[in-house]
Amino acid sequence: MLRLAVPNKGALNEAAQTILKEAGYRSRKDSKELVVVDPENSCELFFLRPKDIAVYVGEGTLDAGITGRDMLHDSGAQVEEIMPLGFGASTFRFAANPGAFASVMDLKGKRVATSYAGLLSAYLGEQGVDARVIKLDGAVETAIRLGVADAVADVVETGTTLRNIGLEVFGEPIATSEAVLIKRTGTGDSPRVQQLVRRLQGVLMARDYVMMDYDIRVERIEEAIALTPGMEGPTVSPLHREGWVAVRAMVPRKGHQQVMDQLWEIGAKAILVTAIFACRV
Ligand SMILES: Nc1ncnc2c1ncn2[C@@H]1O[C@H](COP(=O)(O)OP(=O)(O)OP(=O)(O)O)[C@@H](O)[C@H]1O
Ligand SMILES: O=P(O)(O)OC[C@H]1O[C@H](OP(=O)(O)OP(=O)(O)O)[C@H](O)[C@@H]1O
Ligand SMILES: [Mg+2]
Repeated sequence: MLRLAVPNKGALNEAAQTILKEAGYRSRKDSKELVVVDPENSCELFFLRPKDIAVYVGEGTLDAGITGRDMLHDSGAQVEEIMPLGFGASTFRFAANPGAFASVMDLKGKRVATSYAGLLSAYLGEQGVDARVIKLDGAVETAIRLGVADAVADVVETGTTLRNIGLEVFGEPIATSEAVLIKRTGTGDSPRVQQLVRRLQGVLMARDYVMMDYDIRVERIEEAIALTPGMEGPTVSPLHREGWVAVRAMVPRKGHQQVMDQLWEIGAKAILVTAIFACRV
């Protein structure tokens, strides 16, 4: 049985549920469902608070979990990353009133509010900056206006929250994050975890690639293959029309229109692009 932790709400919840659904796992019927049993996949999905997921996985209670890389580092739990999942990107940054500070070094002796005390303390320690960390649960940006902190360290995605309250980022980003699949440090992957990883890799691949089919004259085949090398090499099949072959290859979704232009220029015809629904690589 695979026991997997999934964020029950917040920024990672929806995308985590979508990727698992595309990987063939059962979805929950409503947001109040805390545990979903999925007998077809010998799996139990536990919907937990995003910040608690690393703790559960680190204790060995659950085999794997989806959380943010920043949360993994903040938790201090005995967990490691299995693979990035390509969503939930953010940076973790300092912010304060415009012009108040220029770099982390200016924070010596100051109060910094955050809901990621572990991550912040570790960074301040690395930088040799002795500042007071004020641990809050959320909406930390308001702490400056309310006089509880001189600066904040928080997740920034679009920057809208900071702009709305009149704060500006300063200094280097403390960390960059995205959603990741995690497991307890040092544990081998069980067959069920390996299967989950293969399925998730397949979903990411299906999102990133398209299938391209086209016909080309035999004498241009090497040029065509250079443009569409595929995974292990493209499939090349004979066409009924003499001197022509059909080619089929996976091509990165990004830039596929440029590849079509280049194929057209070397005489390819009937260039078709189709989405990949699922794949195993
Ligand atoms: N716009 C965003 N706002 C907040 N977190 C984001 C955003 N984009 C990505 N993330 C990532 O999502 C995770 C935070 O999720 P979430 O906000 O649900 O957690 P939380 O703040 O601890 O929970 P809650 O807000 O319910 O207390 C982090 O890994 C963070 O990097
Ligand atoms: O740069 P932005 O796109 O504005 O996103 C970043 C904001 O979103 C998060 O808050 P969240 O909604 O999780 O609320 P919280 O502070 O209560 O956790 C984060 O803590 C920032 O406040
Ligand atoms: Mg939050």
